[in-house]
Amino acid sequence: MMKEQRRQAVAEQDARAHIVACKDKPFLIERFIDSDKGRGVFTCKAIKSSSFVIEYHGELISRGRKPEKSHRDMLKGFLYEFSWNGELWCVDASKEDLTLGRLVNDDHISPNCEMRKIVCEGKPHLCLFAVEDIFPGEEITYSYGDSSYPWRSEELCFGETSSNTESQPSSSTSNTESQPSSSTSNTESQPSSSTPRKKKKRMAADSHCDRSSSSDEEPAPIGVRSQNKLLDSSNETSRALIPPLEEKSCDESDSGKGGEPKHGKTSSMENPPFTIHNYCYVCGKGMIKAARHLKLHADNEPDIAKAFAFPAKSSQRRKLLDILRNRGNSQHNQQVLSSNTGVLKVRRRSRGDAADATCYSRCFYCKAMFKQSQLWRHVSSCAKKTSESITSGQMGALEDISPEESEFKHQIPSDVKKILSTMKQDEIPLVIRNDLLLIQLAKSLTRKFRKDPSKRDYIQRKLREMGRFLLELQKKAILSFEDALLPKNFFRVVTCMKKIVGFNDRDDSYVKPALALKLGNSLKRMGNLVLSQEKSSETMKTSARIFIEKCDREWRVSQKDVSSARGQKPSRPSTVPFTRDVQALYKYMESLSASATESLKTGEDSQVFNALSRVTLAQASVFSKSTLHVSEMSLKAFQERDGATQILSKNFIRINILSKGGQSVSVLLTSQLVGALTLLVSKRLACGVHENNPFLFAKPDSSESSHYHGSHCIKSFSSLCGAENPEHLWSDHLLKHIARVFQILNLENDELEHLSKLMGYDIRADQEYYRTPQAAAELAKIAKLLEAMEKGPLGKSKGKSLEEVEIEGEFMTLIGVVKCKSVLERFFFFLLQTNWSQMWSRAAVEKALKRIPVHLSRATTRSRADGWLLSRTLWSTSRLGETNPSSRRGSSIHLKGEVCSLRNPLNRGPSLLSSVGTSVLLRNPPRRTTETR
Ligand SMILES: C[S@@+](CC[C@H](N)C(=O)[O-])C[C@H]1O[C@@H](n2cnc3c(N)ncnc32)[C@H](O)[C@@H]1O
Repeated sequence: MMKEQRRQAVAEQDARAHIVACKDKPFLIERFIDSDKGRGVFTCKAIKSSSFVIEYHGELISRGRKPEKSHRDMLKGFLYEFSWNGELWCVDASKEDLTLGRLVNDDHISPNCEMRKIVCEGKPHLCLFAVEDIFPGEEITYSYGDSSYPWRSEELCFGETSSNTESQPSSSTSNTESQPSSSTSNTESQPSSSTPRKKKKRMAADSHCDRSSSSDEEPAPIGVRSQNKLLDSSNETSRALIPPLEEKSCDESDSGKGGEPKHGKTSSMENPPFTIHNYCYVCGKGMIKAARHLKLHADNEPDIAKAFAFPAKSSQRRKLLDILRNRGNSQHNQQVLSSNTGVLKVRRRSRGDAADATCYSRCFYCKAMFKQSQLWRHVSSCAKKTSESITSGQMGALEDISPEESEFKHQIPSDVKKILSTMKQDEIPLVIRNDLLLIQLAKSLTRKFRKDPSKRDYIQRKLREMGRFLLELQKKAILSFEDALLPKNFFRVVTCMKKIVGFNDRDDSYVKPALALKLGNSLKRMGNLVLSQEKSSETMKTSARIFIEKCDREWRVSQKDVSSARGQKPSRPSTVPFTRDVQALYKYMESLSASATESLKTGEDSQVFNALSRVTLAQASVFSKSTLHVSEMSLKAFQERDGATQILSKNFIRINILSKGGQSVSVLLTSQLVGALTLLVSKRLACGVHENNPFLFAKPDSSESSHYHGSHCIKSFSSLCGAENPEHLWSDHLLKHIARVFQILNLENDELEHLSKLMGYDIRADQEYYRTPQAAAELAKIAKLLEAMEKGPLGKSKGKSLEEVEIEGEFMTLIGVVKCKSVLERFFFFLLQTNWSQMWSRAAVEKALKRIPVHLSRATTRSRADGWLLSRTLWSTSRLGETNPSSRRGSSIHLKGEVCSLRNPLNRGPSLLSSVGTSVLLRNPPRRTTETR
């Protein structure tokens, strides 16, 4: 009971955090389902029962005491009416505001969420909370209420005509749920007990696939080779079905043949006939009306009974029956393939399609046969694919696929399985484990790095890269890497590679040049694997040989491009975050940490453990030189910290850890972080962390080598905290920001030294970087001057000294060309002296220096690039301390506050050192003086 209340409190806290941030959870996605239902919201991650899921965000309208239209009218227009404080209110979500809550669809039979009202900052907000565990891939749904919405009685039948004999749905669906308005008003913070909950597996975006099977399809069995059989070169039967390499392409055969085939069975694989039969997986019979036939087996077959337990014509029944029908057809097709007689059942046959078996392949998810040119479209939205990703959940898809559905299951060695199961469970691991060559590549990599467990990440990355590549290839009807090695496919493979690496035909440039090389190398490696295996067929070996030669000849051209593209790759602009964004992140993490700590103290819950572990890691990472080192910090290093720790101030503790390269790396922790970590350590086993896991930030319910990554945690909290530019809060940007804050602090020599010790940096080498307020102030002025030169009159301030220049106003005043020249000189000199120059090439700065004697205006107009660099630097500088985002919209440089904050840095107390730390830096932005307002 207590536990449930705590869960609810955490969920409500989570809801409030999201309401304030006005952000949806990053793992929720919008997906088009079909033309009836439109879009829906799906989750890519598991959601625990009673967790906050999403806000139904929109405009809050008070209706006073006057009831409005019927609910039906209300919801049609995205309006949700509810009562609060004795008055009627309405959330109008009709405006497309890019939030997802407004797209959640109705499910009155077994919704996985319910709507509750959360009061935040004195206003009611409508939030959906999970009423059951929701699995990755499931659609988020809730019941819209009792009205008889048209879609609830809509006739949706599974591959059947309207004359089928299934029982009709009663028009008055027995719905025990309360109306949204009453449910929200009555059940504030209480899950509705009246919600009927049936445990079921829903399939993401599946109706697209279902519909296709009942409408566009003209079902027909046809002699065809199986995609997966094609991959299994050791299978003699299937090899007999593989067309030779020189065989005509699908398109050619399409145009060559096209007559209407006959019904019936054939022993020939050529020119097979059509049929409209589906096959029963229980008795193997072919029949026209699958549902009617399957019902005969309902008493003995639990799966069929389960399907018929849903109301007639409901989408749930339709989906389950479709899966069962596919099961029968797939069984039938396997028989045809192994006996080399009979006809295969294919889907999506349209009139005029050629009856050439070689043009059909099998979807490795649902096993239905499709014309190759249409298969990729089907694969991208296959219901079975998404349901498999759903069922895969935490344990990995492999565990959930029945042996007959994963043809290569028996061939996947345990170490590869382990790697696949700890991978992010999206469609990529599924694609990998269904590709023979990719599994062989995984095998060879795991064998190669058997003795080095640290290479696991590398292997996972490599496999994901190739999995993603395969998904792209499948869109071009290349369904496996064995297909990719066929010489006739080389051009298409290169086209897909170019797409993935962002190749630009116009200037032959790559966005990801290194990836192009890696993909080419992995493909060659696969080719070599085919060559080295005795069981590979001669045809395959020939293909692999030709492919490797082609790769050496033609991928090398790409390699040349890659090398030249490397030099051209534009350097990423350096942008520091707004102080208020940093504050938002800090505050968000602080409040999350406090509530998670409270919850974890009173119980053991892996979800709460997960939250506290991630937030603690993110907090420790933001102030550390290397997030990677913090992420990989060992439990031992933390537990034995007393020996290696120096309490440098009453607030901070430094732990020295050894990096992989053997260097000593410092991790700075506040006492609050140490408290959170001590709690995490005491609860780790109870919350499901593997007992042999050596990492301090270990993941619960995962393998012994898993741990969280600081940079990922920072990224995710940045997007949740409501920051205006979350991407600027990612760790590398944050480090730059901290460096600039030190710059503002204008540290003295001994302070710098202390700081350097504290953080493990060698600050002496970069003193200027940490202590250049004066120079930065001059930079700011110069930028304004340059802007004034480009945009407006400079004459106003002629004769004034640099000190007299006012930085406020439309344009800056000028101090005279001669003076300005010397200032510019100093500026460029400064660039060369300090780390600022690292943002640009030294050559560019030297080139600019040479131009100084030239008249200033000429200098800027002649060198646009240098002018750009200049303003970029100053733009970065000037953003520091800025609290009003609107002020930067009009101009590229916001100067006044900046310069003033540089001139009047933080009030430095007697003990600067104790105030140098995350809390001070992030909580207190540089204070504005009256001068700046
Ligand atoms: C709040 S919107 C939900 C988002 C909507 N699907 C879209 O694409 O914009 C409500 C509308 O979605 C559709 N809808 C919601 N649930 C549905 C369901 N179970 N079946 C069919 N359509 C549904 C109805 O058209 C309804 O008017």
